[in-house]
Formats: sequence, structure tokens, C-alpha cells
Amino acid sequence: MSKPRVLISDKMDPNAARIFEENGCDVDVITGETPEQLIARIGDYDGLAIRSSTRVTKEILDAATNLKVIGRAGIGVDNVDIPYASSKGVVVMNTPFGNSITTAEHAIALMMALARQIPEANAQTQAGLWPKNGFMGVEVTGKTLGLIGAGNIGSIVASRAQGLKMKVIAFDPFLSAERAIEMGIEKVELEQLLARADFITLHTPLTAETKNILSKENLAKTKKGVRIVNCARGGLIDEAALREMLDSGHVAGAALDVFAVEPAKENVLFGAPNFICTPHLGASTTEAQVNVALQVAEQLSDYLVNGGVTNALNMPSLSAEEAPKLKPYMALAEKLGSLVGQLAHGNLTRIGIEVEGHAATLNIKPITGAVLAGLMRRYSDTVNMVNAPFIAKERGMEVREIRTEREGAYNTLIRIKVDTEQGERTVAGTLFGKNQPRLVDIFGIGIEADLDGHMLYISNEDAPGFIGRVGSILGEAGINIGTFHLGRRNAGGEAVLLLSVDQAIPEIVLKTICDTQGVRTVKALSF
Ligand SMILES: NC(=O)C1=CN([C@@H]2O[C@H](COP(=O)(O)OP(=O)(O)OC[C@H]3O[C@@H](n4cnc5c(N)ncnc54)[C@H](O)[C@@H]3O)[C@@H](O)[C@H]2O)C=CC1
Ligand SMILES: O=C(O)C(=O)COP(=O)(O)O
Repeated sequence: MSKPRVLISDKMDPNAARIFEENGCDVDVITGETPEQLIARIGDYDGLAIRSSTRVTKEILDAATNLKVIGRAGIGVDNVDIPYASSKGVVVMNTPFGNSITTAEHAIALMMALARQIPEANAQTQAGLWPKNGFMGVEVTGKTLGLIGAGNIGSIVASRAQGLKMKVIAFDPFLSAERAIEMGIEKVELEQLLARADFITLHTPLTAETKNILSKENLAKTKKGVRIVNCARGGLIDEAALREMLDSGHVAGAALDVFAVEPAKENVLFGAPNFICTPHLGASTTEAQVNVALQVAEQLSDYLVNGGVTNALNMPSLSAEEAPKLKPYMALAEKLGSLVGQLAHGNLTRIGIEVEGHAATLNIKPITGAVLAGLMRRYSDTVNMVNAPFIAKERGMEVREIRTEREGAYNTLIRIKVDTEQGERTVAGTLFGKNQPRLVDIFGIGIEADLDGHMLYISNEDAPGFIGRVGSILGEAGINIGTFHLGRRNAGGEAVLLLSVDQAIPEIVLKTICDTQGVRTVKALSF
């Protein structure tokens, strides 16, 4: 098997390339390309490792015909079109903790720089002005720091600020009262935070709700003399409104590491009084860059080589230890899903996936993904276990998962129930040995069959001579039968025949079988 190919398209610590190679991937480091250049190149790669400069747009994803995984060496993923990546079956991962301390420290550094106007004092001193009377600062001790967003980075900022003897208040709708107590901070509403904070620091992702959270209206509600730090994302602040507030002196200072448009070669805030900035350096320390480079390379290569999933934003985690255990179940699940997809008529709106026995002791999300992928394969060539749950949701399918750890007749069983126009239909399968998928039930009729290659499904009325007639039709058409499986509901009742054949069965042969007496349904299947 050829090695997975990975492209590193943003500047990254060299440890990333080293780890990819050690873990069995071929890696190219090609940074600073235009979107057009990346579009021309991306089709060759299975994995893409990025920071914040590469924008993974729809156009890039459309051109990424072999791409399986994108790894963000860092936290923010607003530069990746995740819904579109999901629809294309591409896993998106980040490294959620590797640079959080570093970014929190940068926020604190900017806050201190604002409090004492260090950049401007430094510039004037070095210009020979000795401006000893030009810079009256403020103490941070005893001041109120308002956190907007109290997740990983916000919490680290809070603990550092507490060390500086500040009072910390936070607005974060997802912060629990217990966690706020544990952190020793006060949970407040945004209005209160705006009214009370001497310093405000932002630590939320950029989302529809957080976009422009410091809007003109909200900036107007801040305490006069407030100082604002943003080491999160540019779109969180209305930059033009902030400029006005700095010019008027209502906001005493602002320090930004991030801008609405990056790289920010020009910006309305440049030159404003008491404005300082850095070029998105929040994560730029040696320690953080080594952390995120190692993590992203380990995570991506684990996925590409072993199927392990860590820190994925669009699918459940799956450890490299779990992956080999789940693989045979996923193969079974996909085959059963495919069988249902091929046999069911009309729209499937309700799907029940029951996992029994040993399989139920594992992480069943990937099993669900595999069932849905198999089921929808007949609608789409691009569906896979990553995008299948999203596509199913988009199509309005209701998916129920039932897990029973107790064993039934089999040591392990996966059963799929679908509501069809003909009522509820069920198929079930198990693993023979440790890893051989086997169908054991089709629409309530016990049968044992491999689901492999070209197959023929016939449902008929149980009657003597029928099997011989089918055999003759296939023989006359020169079609060799590989395996032959039979099942029936009761003697003389509904029977099922499942054959594997060495080639695709022509339409005309299917029609001849269909016209045979006693036949109810005939369907050519392929797996
Ligand atoms: N400047 C830089 O170089 C870096 C910037 N970042 C940015 O920092 C952000 C935060 O990172 P983490 O703390 O690790 O993320 P996190 O996910 O741990 O925390 C984000 C917090 O924001 C809160 N939040 C979400 N919506 C909110 C809303 N509408 N109002 C108030 N709070 C809300 C969440 O509940 C969560 O607690 C990242 O999303 C990234 O954009 C991260 C690393 C480096
Ligand atoms: O991790 C993040 O969210 C960051 O913003 C860091 O960005 P960078 O990797 O330095 O381009």
C-alpha cells in the first residue's frame, strides 16, 4: 500500500514534518502559496496540515479529491469551511490545548503593555526624547478584568490575572455556576461586564453569536477609561467604532493581536491614540509551536495510518486502540447498510440501528456512521462515515441508536430497522470468527450469507423445483454461481434466496427470473 501523502501549507515547527515521516507518511512542506496554486496541488494529498494562513474554502475542498483529513496546528478553525468539509467526508481536527497557555500569556502581556503604554514609551525613549512625564500608567491591582469567553484560554487568563490581584468577572453563556466558583470568578451578563470592567479581554471563537460582540452599541456601554484586549479573533470587535472611542478617549487603550482582515497591512485602527497591536502572535512561542506541530502530526498520521480519530471537530473520537477493534464491525455495518439501501424502495425516513453484545461495549458512533454510509451509497459516490450522519440529517432521516451489552443468540449483532412503504424491514448481521461479516437475518427470515461482490436476491413462494429453475436460468446465461444461501419464513411460505455470482447479472436474465412462477422480488446487489 502506498504511503499517505501530507501537505503542510503553513509555517510550522519542523517537528511536524519529522513526525509525519516517522509515522509512515510522505510529507511536503510548501507554504505561502496562492489559493490557485493550492487548488492545483491539493488533489495529490490525503492530509493537509495548516495554521491560520491557509483558508480551506469550498473551492479548495472541491479540488481536494483525495483529501481525508485536515489538521489545524492550533485552535481556531474559522479558516476552514467545516460544514463543507463534512459534506465531502473530510475529517477536521485541531489541537485544542497546545497553544492556550501561550495565548493567555500574550493577552496578559498586552494588558500590561496597555496599562503602562510600554510600546510608545519604548519608541519615544529610543528616539532620544526621554519622555519621563508623558506616560502616566494605571495599576492593575484591584482592577476588574472582564472576560468575554471563559474556556481554556479565558480560564488561564483568569488565573494569571488573579495572581496580579485583579477581580475577574466573566460573560460566557456556557460557563456553569460551579465552574465559575471553582475558578474563583464571578459569572455576569454581558451588560454588567461592559458596565463594570476596567479591562476587557476577549476569548471566544468567532461564531454567528460572537461576531461583533463589541459592537458600536456595546462599546458605548463600557465604563469610561476601559482598556480592551483581543487575542481571539478580529471579527469580534467593530474596528471603526473602536477607533472612534479611542479618538474620543472613552476607551483608554486597545491592544489587538487579531484583525477582521488579515494580514492587516492597513487598518482603521492604525495610528489611533493608545492603540497597540501585534501581527497574530498569540500562539507564537517556541513551546506552543512545538506542542501544536507534534500534536497535529501525531493526530493526522494516526488517522491516515491507523484510523484513530482525536480532536476531530466533525466526527466522534476513535482511539488508535479502538480503531482496529471497530474495523470489522464497521465493515459489517456498512454491508448491512448497503443491503438495506439496495433493497428498500422509496424514501427512508426512520432508521434504527441496534448494536448488541460485544459491539455494544465499543464506541458505536463509527458503526452508525458506517451503516448510514452504506445505506446512502446508492445516492452518492462521495458519502462516507464522516459525512453520512450530516447527509442523513440534511435529508431529514431520523436515526435512532440502541445499544444492548447483553448478548442474544449471537456474541455480537448489528440490526438495522427501517420504515419503508412496505412497513418495517429488518436485517441483521454478526461477525464469524473475529472479523468476518455475515448476514444472519433478512426481513425476519434467518439466513447465513457473506455479502460480497455481485449477488442476487430473490424472494419467492417456497415450492419444490424453484431452486433448480433459477439455477438453470443462470446456467443458460453462462453465469457461474459462487455461493447459494436459502432461508424461509415457514414451509410453503415466503422464502429467500441469496446467491453470489461471478459477474453482474444482465437485465434480461433478471427479467426472466422475475417472470418465473412464484417469484415476488428479484434484485441484483453488489457489495
Ligand atoms: N491569537 C491567537 O494566536 C490565538 C487565538 N485563539 C482564539 O482563541 C479562541 C478561544 O480559545 P479557547 O479558549 O481555547 O477556546 P474554548 O472553546 O476553550 O473557549 C471558548 C469559550 O467561548 C465561550 N463562548 C462561545 N460563545 C460565546 C458567546 N456568544 N458569548 C460568550 N462566550 C462564548 C465558550 O463557551 C467557551 O467557554 C479560539 O477560538 C481562537 O479563535 C486561540 C489560540 C491562539
Ligand atoms: O490557534 C489559533 O486559534 C490561532 O489563532 C493561532 O494562529 P496561528 O497558528 O499562529 O496562525
